[in-house]
Amino acid sequence: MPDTIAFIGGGNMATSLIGGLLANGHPSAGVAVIEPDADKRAALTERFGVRAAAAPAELLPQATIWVLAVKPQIMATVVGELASLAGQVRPLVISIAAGVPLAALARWLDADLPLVRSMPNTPALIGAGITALFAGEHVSADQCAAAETVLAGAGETLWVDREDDLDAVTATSGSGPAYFFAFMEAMQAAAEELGLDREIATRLVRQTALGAARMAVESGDSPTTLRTNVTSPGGTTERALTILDEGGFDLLVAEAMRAAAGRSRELAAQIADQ
Ligand SMILES: NC(=O)C1=CN([C@@H]2O[C@H](COP(=O)(O)OP(=O)(O)OC[C@H]3O[C@@H](n4cnc5c(N)ncnc54)[C@H](OP(=O)(O)O)[C@@H]3O)[C@@H](O)[C@H]2O)C=CC1
Ligand SMILES: O=C(O)[C@@H]1CCC=N1
Repeated sequence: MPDTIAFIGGGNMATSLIGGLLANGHPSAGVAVIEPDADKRAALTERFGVRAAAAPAELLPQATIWVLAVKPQIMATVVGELASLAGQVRPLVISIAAGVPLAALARWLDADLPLVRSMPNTPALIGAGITALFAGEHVSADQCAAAETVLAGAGETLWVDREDDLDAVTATSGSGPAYFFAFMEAMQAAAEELGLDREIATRLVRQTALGAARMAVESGDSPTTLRTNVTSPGGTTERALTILDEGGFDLLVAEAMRAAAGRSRELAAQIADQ
């Protein structure tokens, strides 16, 4: 009998994770969602056939795994309201929230509950995500395996030994898809400016992103080698990369990622006062 997994928060990320879970064979009857928005509940039920309710008491008592998928800023309030139910049910609790430390969850819930902090990303929806996990001290080996199973449908999983690493993970893979999409948006706009039709520009950029990503994953070559292979001496790519270099591309990427990791730490600091 598979675990019943309840998502608290039925937004973008929960939708992606549920999609991955079901695609991996978890039965829809074994997934529940607590979500205040009626339209979102209806959409989740229609799309995935999962049960959804506004009131936690309707679905959480039957769930052995709770996935906390609300915004970090409201986590204290949401979790505080679940504390007494969590004390009775004693689920494995998995948080996917950016910048919410396990110590805060333990304070709001019950210090002895098994708590796992994780950082997935949106490609989870198509099973192409990656999730980093960190286990709190009351998590058994079986519970680690269960947490991994919940997130395995979303793609690859890995464990980090230090909770602090999750700030860097968030800046890398959690937020990372948005960096690639932003690059694609910029390339599409530039291709149109160069005179291409929107449809042609979109197709060229999309397939180029897919092809480059697949080569990076499948060829066994490093991004540096792959980049060098495209760059003929004195050619077009070299001219383009010079512009990126002169514009401080590497420094800008590093600064952006530092800012994301800093925001993750800042959220944790704000939470420390709650
Ligand atoms: N988006 C991403 O790429 C990633 C997000 N995360 C983390 O995932 C978490 C969720 O993010 P995301 O899915 O993007 O955010 P969303 O806003 O899309 O989802 C959060 C959902 O929680 C609902 N909600 C609000 N109050 C409650 C409540 N009391 N009980 C249950 N549900 C409630 C919201 O409803 P309503 O809108 O009606 O308020 C909303 O549907 C965040 O903590 C984020 O840090 C982690 C990795 C990647
Ligand atoms: O932007 C955010 O805060 C969340 C966490 C990682 C991706 N999205």
